[in-house]
Formats: sequence, structure tokens, C-alpha cells
Amino acid sequence: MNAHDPITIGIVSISDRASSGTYEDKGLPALQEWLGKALKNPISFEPRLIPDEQATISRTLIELVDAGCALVLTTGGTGPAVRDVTPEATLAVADKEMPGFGEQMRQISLAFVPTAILSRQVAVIRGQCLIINLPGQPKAIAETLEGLKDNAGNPQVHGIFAAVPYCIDLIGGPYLETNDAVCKAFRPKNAVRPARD
Ligand SMILES: Nc1ncnc2c1ncn2[C@@H]1O[C@H](COP(=O)(O)OP(=O)(O)OP(=O)(O)O)[C@@H](O)[C@H]1O
Ligand SMILES: Nc1nc2c(c(=O)[nH]1)N[C@H]1C(S)=C(S)[C@@H](COP(=O)(O)O)O[C@H]1N2
Repeated sequence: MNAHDPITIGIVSISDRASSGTYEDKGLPALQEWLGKALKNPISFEPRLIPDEQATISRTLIELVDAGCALVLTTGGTGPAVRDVTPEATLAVADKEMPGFGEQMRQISLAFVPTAILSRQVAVIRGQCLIINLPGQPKAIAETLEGLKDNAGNPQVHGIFAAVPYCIDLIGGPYLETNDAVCKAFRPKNAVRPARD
């Protein structure tokens, strides 16, 4: 039996072309694969594939929070194009904005592509859920969550996921434990529970 707290995670791929079948969606599989590798907790996924429509995005986020998700990750629709409205839809359902996540993602992504500054990702708290926008490029999902490592695997720029478990502690969610080889979560010493494996 898995001794870790269970978690429900909403994963939302926001893409006009993937949701209409013009191309295959690679966002949901990339999110699911990375989270499955990074977390020791048993995960129940709530996947959604939707077009770049602001009202649909906001409605989907509210539905996932109401369904008990402690974490929702979106991918796509963060750029400057007319139909890129994921940040607006996310801010519209926010109780609190968490600007550090967007700042750190742009910092990480700049190490990969100069166009990282075009991504307007935001993160917010709604109720007891943390909602984070990731860029739409499927490879950007692991890059932003995991950060930049040197050849020996030591972090050079921390991935944003390192801060996710403690954030979820602070909003009263499940205690998340990570596989350190993928992503080492950081918590202040007094917030660390004894290991259970
Ligand atoms: N769900 C997805 N599956 C596969 N590739 C994707 C997906 N979303 C985005 N991409 C790729 O990343 C690029 C940048 O993503 P962005 O969210 O800006 O999409 P877009 O160009 O607005 O088009 P669309 O919304 O139709 O995917 C896309 O042009 C596409 O090549
Ligand atoms: N790590 C990473 N971040 C990235 C990219 C990338 O390839 N890798 N692409 C950038 C580009 S080209 C754009 S336009 C913005 C917005 O992407 P989105 O509209 O797909 O969300 O994300 C940026 N962030």
C-alpha cells in the first residue's frame, strides 16, 4: 500500500488545434508522465482538453477546484496571440495571485529560448487549490517544472515544482513527497515530516 497522501490533480491542455483533432494532443500525456515520475503520492488525474476560449477555460478551472483538485496545471495559450487567453481566464477565478511562479518559469525558460519572455504564465490560489499555467510547447512542461540541471544532475535554476509541495501544505492540501532525482521539493525544516518509505 502507498503510505503517502492521495492527491487529485487537474491537468488541462488548452489548444484550438489539439482539441479539434488537427494535431494529436501531447500536453496531457506530458503532464501525466512528468507528475507520475516526480511524485511518490498516488495521483488521481482529472484531464481536460479544451479550446482557447476564455469562458470555457475559467469554467473548467472552477469545475476542477470544486471536484477537489489540490493542484491544477494548464498548458498552452500563454503567449501574445489574439486567442492566447489562459492567463486572463486563470486570473478571473483567483482568490490570490502567486507571481513568483511566473517569474521563475520565465527565468528557467530563458535558459532554453529567448522567446520565453513572450509567455505570460500566471499562478493563483482558488480555495484550497493551486492553479499554475505552463507554456504550450510540450517539451516546456518538463523544463519549467524541473528546472535546469548541470551534467551531474545538480540544479542550476530551480524548477517551479520544488516550491509546489510547501505551497500546498500552506493551503491545507495533501502532503506531497517527490522523487529527488526528478525534482527535490524544498520545505522549511519545521515543515518536514519523517520519511515514510
Ligand atoms: N496540446 C498540444 N499538443 C501538441 N503540441 C502543442 C500543443 N499545444 C501547443 N503545441 C505546440 O506548441 C506551440 C505553441 O503553443 P501555443 O499554445 O502557442 O499554441 P498555438 O500556436 O496558439 O496553437 P493551438 O492553440 O492551436 O495549439 C504550438 O504551435 C504547437 O506546435
Ligand atoms: N521552456 C520553454 N518555455 C517557453 C518556450 C519553450 O520552447 N520552452 N516557448 C516560448 C514561446 S515561443 C512562447 S510564444 C511562449 C507562450 O507559449 P504558449 O502560448 O504556448 O503558452 O512560451 C515560451 N516559453
